[in-house]
Amino acid sequence: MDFEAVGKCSALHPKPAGLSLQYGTAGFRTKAEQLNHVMYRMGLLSVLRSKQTKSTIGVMVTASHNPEEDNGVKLVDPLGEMLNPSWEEYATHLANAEEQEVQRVLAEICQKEAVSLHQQASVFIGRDTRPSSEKLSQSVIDGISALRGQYHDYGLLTTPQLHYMVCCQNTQGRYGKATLEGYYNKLSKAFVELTKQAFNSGEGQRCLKVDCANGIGALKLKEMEHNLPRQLSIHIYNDGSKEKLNHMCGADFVKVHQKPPLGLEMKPNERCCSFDGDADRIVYYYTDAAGHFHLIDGDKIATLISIFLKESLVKVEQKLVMGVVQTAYANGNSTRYLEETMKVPVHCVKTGVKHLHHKAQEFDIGVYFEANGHGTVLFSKAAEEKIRHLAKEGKDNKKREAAKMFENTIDLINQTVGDAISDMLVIEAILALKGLTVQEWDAIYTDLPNRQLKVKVADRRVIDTADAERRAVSPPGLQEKIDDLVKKYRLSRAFVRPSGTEDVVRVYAEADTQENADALAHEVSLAVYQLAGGAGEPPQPVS
Ligand SMILES: CC(=O)N[C@H]1[C@@H](OP(=O)(O)O)O[C@H](CO)[C@@H](O)[C@@H]1O
Ligand SMILES: [Mg+2]
Repeated sequence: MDFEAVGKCSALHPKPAGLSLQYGTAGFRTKAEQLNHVMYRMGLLSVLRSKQTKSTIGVMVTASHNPEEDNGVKLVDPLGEMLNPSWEEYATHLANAEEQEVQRVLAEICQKEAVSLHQQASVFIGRDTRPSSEKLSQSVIDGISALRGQYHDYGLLTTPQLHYMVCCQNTQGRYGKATLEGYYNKLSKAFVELTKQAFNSGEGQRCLKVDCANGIGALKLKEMEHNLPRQLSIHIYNDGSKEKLNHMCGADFVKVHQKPPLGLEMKPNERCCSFDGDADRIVYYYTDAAGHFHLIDGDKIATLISIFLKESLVKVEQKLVMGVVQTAYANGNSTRYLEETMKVPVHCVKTGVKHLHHKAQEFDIGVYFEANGHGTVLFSKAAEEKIRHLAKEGKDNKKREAAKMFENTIDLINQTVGDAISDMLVIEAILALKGLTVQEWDAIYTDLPNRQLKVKVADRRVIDTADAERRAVSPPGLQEKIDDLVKKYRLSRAFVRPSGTEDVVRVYAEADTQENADALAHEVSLAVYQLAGGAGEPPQPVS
């Protein structure tokens, strides 16, 4: 292939000397000003991936819940999944190549992957509301154009909307129409159908306060709002008109700090939720009459959805295998509830959506959620066909109606990736149908008190883990120390792992009381600091 145009254009997107980045759990992420060359090169790579898969590939410019000054990019594979791991390696290699090597690296990838260069290439692009995103997505377009790929720039999109578009395009519309209107129509139609029964029963308005993290979620939710039944009254906060993206608000802030976001006033027992900066995560919460804050995280969302799906399966009298996939961050009591009370098999995998998604594909119905609120449900093709057939042809009226509800649930879920808007509508529908208040949902089980901390170390790669990140196999002595500390407390558990998105080691601990969870997390942090090359001041106790 003639990579000359690539070379010429590369010089306009120079790599800062000595900079080395990795395609991590969520693609590339760092300060926005360091990403111009990465964007250009991911434009190039997306063209090769598109030619190789003979499909449309997605490129999303976002740094999700990270500070507004950061940015990032990730590629979306043909069915809306995360990029294939072997291509993550190419992405890292290409991003870190010196300028004069770029053409050679491209040629190598083409050779290894037998990329047919005559094949057409098509790329979909989306971006979040960061001030840097527009210019960076232009660099992606420069890369695509240098290799003469076709592209469609959707402009502002939530991350899950881009995943959805890619899937629609590559399934020739079977998944839906690859337009924003198509997305809004599919979801709202399913929501209206699903909630008809509940909303027509004369119940008043259901209010929901939504913190949009000052991000893209606010724009897209506003666009969609008028398609939704008026019985669901959505109030948007942190819409980006005043404050900074993700600053003391959004799903990650609420989850990690276990407190309400700035900019959203809560009255007792009001149902509230928060999206993250690119609207692929959601958490719910409320304050009780005594002023206590209650967080309803991804684990409780997974539980609510699993209960509903299990009941739906009984109604349609289908024996489909359902499984729940979690990570080590899942609250111990959620796992216990799912396994012991609900008798649903639960699997623990490594942190990162791609691991959960992959595991969930093994079931007829795979429910997956990270504790932080990223998740969705996957239905096998066979399961989906069975339900759709029953909804259309079922002889028994009751069963057919139940199958129709099930079908609407399937259509309301964005199966490509976790989607705050879709998840919110699924949850609102379930609560309305089951007549549950937010307190009743919260009371399904009680979370074990827990604490997440970060420790700075010289090189976080010294920590190696096993058993879905629940045990540290290096540095020597660290796991033994954690085991000793855990023994001091009741109902306790703790683990450490290097973050895939930040230069820190993450510490997680849970125990019978908040004081004990805090103390255990602090003690484990000190062990990390001492045994894994802590940097700066030693960790301080949680105040
Ligand atoms: C504890 C935690 O919430 N970790 C997050 C965070 O990954 P880390 O590798 O922990 O930095 O960002 C990922 C991408 O958004 C998300 O998948 C994951 O769950
Ligand atoms: Mg996100």
